[in-house]
Formats: sequence, structure tokens, C-alpha cells
Amino acid sequence: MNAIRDRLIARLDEILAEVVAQDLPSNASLQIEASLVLSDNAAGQHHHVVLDTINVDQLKLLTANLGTSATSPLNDQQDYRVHSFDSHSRKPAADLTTSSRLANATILAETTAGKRFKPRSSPEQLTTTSGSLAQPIPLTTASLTHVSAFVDAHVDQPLAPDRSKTQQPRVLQPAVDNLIEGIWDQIHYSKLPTSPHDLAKIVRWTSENIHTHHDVLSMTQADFSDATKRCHHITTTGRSARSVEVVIQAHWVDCFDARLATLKKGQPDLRPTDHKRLVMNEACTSFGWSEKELRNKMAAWKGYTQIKNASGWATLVFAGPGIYRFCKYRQGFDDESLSKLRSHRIRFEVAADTLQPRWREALALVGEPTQAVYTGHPHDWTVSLKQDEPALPLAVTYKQWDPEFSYQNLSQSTIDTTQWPDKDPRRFESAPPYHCKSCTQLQSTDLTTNLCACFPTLYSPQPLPSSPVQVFRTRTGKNNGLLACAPFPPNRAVGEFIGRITKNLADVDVMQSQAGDNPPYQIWQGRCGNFTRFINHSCASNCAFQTFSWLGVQRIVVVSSKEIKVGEELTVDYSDRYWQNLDKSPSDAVK
Ligand SMILES: C[S@@+](CC[C@H](N)C(=O)[O-])C[C@H]1O[C@@H](n2cnc3c(N)ncnc32)[C@H](O)[C@@H]1O
Repeated sequence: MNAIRDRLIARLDEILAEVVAQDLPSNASLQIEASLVLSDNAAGQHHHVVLDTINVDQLKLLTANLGTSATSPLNDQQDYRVHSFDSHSRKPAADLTTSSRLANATILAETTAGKRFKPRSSPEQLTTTSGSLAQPIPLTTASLTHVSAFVDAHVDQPLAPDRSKTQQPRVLQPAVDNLIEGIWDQIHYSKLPTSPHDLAKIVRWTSENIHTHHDVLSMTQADFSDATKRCHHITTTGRSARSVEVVIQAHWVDCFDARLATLKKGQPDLRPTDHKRLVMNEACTSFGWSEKELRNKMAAWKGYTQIKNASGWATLVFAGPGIYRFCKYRQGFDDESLSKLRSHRIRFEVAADTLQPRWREALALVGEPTQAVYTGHPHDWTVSLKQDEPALPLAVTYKQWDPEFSYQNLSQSTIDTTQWPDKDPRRFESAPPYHCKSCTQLQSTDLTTNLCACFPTLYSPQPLPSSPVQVFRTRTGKNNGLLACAPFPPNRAVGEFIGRITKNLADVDVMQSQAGDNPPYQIWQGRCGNFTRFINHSCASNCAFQTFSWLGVQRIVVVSSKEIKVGEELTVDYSDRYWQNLDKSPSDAVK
């Protein structure tokens, strides 16, 4: 449904922009209709529904009031990004942006253009994606219990429940930030935007129909015509391959520029405007479009190319429909935004290659390499905050202290059976029914019976496959740290503290736990565990350790204690005791 809705909104955006750009008589109105076609040749058998009638003058007034000459009311500047999790589907509500945007745009429209765009629902109601509209949920001020980092964890302290339903305050943020958040969402949680099946069909069509491979340094008219044919085919046949479409359109702009350069070289006597006119003519002939039509599309396509040049192809593949609005209306599209995007380039690629290893297949169409550059687990790599500095294999960053360093990423803790031969010391209930110690609700791996929604991203019948975080190289002498790739509202689970469940270790970093009536155990992350191992200390931390029970087993969870933005370092307060036992002292600088 989301894909259909996004497609409709993107199309509506284009239509509104086209209408605003036209010189129409006053009082013209745009009628938006839907038709149900009952059979292929059913002329006259269509069921028509008028969805809305929009007064064009009011539409123009509205866009003028929004401070742009040719923009649709559905623009990114008015975009609220609300991240919440649907407690039924357990999926992040990545697409809330669209519905929020729609609702918000309609509200703005009402204030500037009378009753024409009536809001269908108040923005407060748009806090879930579960189909029905949810009631607003008040902000909680849950106090987090600190379990001293690497020292104690007390299972006998039931903690305030999450939080999963905590409503995040709406923040109006720059369009580029929405775009970046959307890309991270897509990389972490979407299926590939274009299915391998669709992609295979497109690649097959291209290889069967377009034979020449052009050289961008010498773009002949035939080469350019081929590139245009390919772009036309993908732009006009089925919008199921949106990411491929954006890739091919960005590439076509490169071909256009290459053709222009070739023409300038071949016919240096012509004026620059004549070169441009000639290439435009060639393009319009091959596309079968008017110059106005082509220019209109090129406005957005040029933006795709600029974005691709700044932050790479992954940005285009995972951007979703928001990229059209961003490029077409250019609100907030400036050097600063491009530089912000550029700083994510390698980070996007590491995440995309390791989480969505087939994404580069789409690049076959534009002659780019299709092999993943970064392989293995996402946290086998450590990224840099410096622009264009490569990601490094994790082990490289420990070489100077430990040439043999290795770290195995685990999805769940393992039991050291030499120390715990008979049982998992974290288990305090041996059989179902299990009840949550925080919310007292029934916990189950069965979607129909589970009622606990304390930390649904981690503990639910359908937990999320990954946490939106990356290991990065700090610039403050702490070696590596952990970076947020998505905003975390307060009280959101970042990840479980996973490692080897053991005991009696000394002189190493361990999480020392006292499991109520159970004997104390340690969680050791020296050689294996998960990303929580890379969380640095800060006295003004934005995360804390919490104990939580899931299916009768105690867990230690890293939970955000404040609002955390994309690109912020995640930190916990290790406690004084941690540092007292060490011959080093903490610095509080982050990043
Ligand atoms: C669990 S590790 C955190 C990840 C670590 N930075 C790394 O690259 O592997 C804990 C160690 O990180 C370093 N560390 C973490 N926070 C620090 C801080 N605020 N100041 C100085 N060193 C810190 C200390 O060496 C500490 O013993």
C-alpha cells in the first residue's frame, strides 16, 4: 500500500506543479478523478469518482505563500518526520513522512486557501501506520535505572516500561535531513526498492534492445540516442522500478552533458546556446517530448545527478520518492545540503553493501560496477567522519594494540558451558507463560498472543533485523565509537548487550550481573558480541543500560535516555567504578 500511496503522491506532486506553471484563465479548476475500468475495451464502462476539485487560483496563491514560484503544496519543507513503531507489524513507521506530509500540506492549504484542501485528519492522529488512526500517546518521562557499566546489573529492579508508544515531538527539519533519514530507513528496513525480478527484466530489455555502449568522452549522436532510448523506456514503462528510474535519469543527464561537450569540441564555431539547442533537439526527437516537457523533467533529473555526484549511487537507489520533491522544488537544495549528503557517502555504501548486497545490480544499466565493495557484517567495518576517508576493516583499527584482534558479530549471547554447564544463568523462569517484569503483559513469540510492547524493535514476535547504528573512528583518541544512523527518541531500545555469558573473569571489561536469586554472571565482549561493545563513556550520556526480561531470560539493554539525532555518537555513563579500576581516565569529548 505504501508503494502505491507514494506513487500517487509523487504523481500528484508533478500534476500540481505542472498546473501551477501553466498560464490558465482565472477560476480554472483542476478536477482529480479516479476510474474503475471493468474490462480492456470497456469504453463507457468506467466508474468515475471525483476525488477533489481544486481551484487553480487558490493553488497558485498557496504556492506563492509558501515562498516558491513553482512548487506544489506537498513539499519537503513542510515535512514532519515522525518515527514511531507500529506495535502490530513491528516495522518502523518509515513511511509516516508521506502521510504526515499530506496531512500537513492540507492544513497549510486550508489556512491560505480557505476550505478547499480540507484536512482529512489532524496531524496528531497520524502517529501510527497500522491502518487505523491512533490516539495521541502522551510523552512519558520514564526514569531510566543505570546499571553500572561493566560492573553491576540488577535483575530485581523492574524498570519503567517503554516507551515504544511514546510520542515523539514533531520537529520541523531541513528537507535534506529528511532525505538522509529516509535513505537510512530504506537501507536498514526496506526490501530492495526494485525487486531482483523487475531488475532482471529491465536489464534483459536493455541488452536486447540497446546494443551500443557509449563512451562519455566522445558521445556520438547514435550513442546519445541510445542513452535517451534507454532512459525513455525506463521512465515511461511501469513505475515499479522507481530506484532504477532515478539512476537512469541521473545517468542520462551525464550523457546529455557529454553530448554537449562532444558537440562543442566538434563544432567550436557555434555559440554555446546553439550547442545546447542542438542537443535539446536531438533529445526531444528521441524522447518524442516537447522541449517544455523535457526541461520540466530535467529540472529534477539534474538534481539527481548532483546528488549522485555528492553522495553516490546508493543515495539514489535508496532515496524513495522524497528525492523527486527535493530535486524538483529545490527547497533547501544548496551547497550545504550537498556537503551534508557527501559526508554520508561511504557510510551509505558500507550499510547498503552489507545489508542489501544486491543493490548494485541496478548499476549494470549505467555501466557501473555491480560487485559489493564492502562485504561481511555491517559492523565488520569502521567508518570515518571525515569526508571521503575510506571505511576500514575493524581489525585494522586495533592492530597497534593487538595484531591478532578479531571480533565475531553475534545475534544472541552464547553460554560459556565450561562455566555454566547446566543452565543459562540469566534464566529465571523455565516455562511459559512468561510475563514482562516491566509491563506485566504476556510475552510470546506468537504474534497473536504477545502483548508486551516494551521494546518491540528487539523483543517481539517480529523484531527488527538490524539496529540503525555504525561503528566509527572517533577523533578524540577513543579509537572507535558508535554512531546513530536514525533518530532515536528517548527510551528506545538501541540494542541488547550481547556477548559470552561466563563468570570469574578478572582484569577485563565485563558486564557483571546479579540475577536476583540466580548466581551472578558476566557478559564478556572481548572477542565476540555485538555493536554495544563499541559504545564509549560520557558523563552526559545519551543512553543507559537497563535490565529487561524477555521469555523468562534477563537481558541488558542499551536504551536511549534522550532524543538522539542521525550522526550523533551513542554514549553511556560507565560509572566512576569502571574508571577507578583502570589506569586510564575518561575524556568527555564526543566524536
Ligand atoms: C567498551 S570500549 C569502547 C570502545 C572503544 N573505544 C574501542 O575502540 O574499542 C571501552 C574503552 O574505550 C575507551 N573509552 C571509552 N569511553 C572513553 C572516554 N570517554 N574517554 C576515554 N576513553 C574512553 C576506554 O579505553 C575504555 O576502556
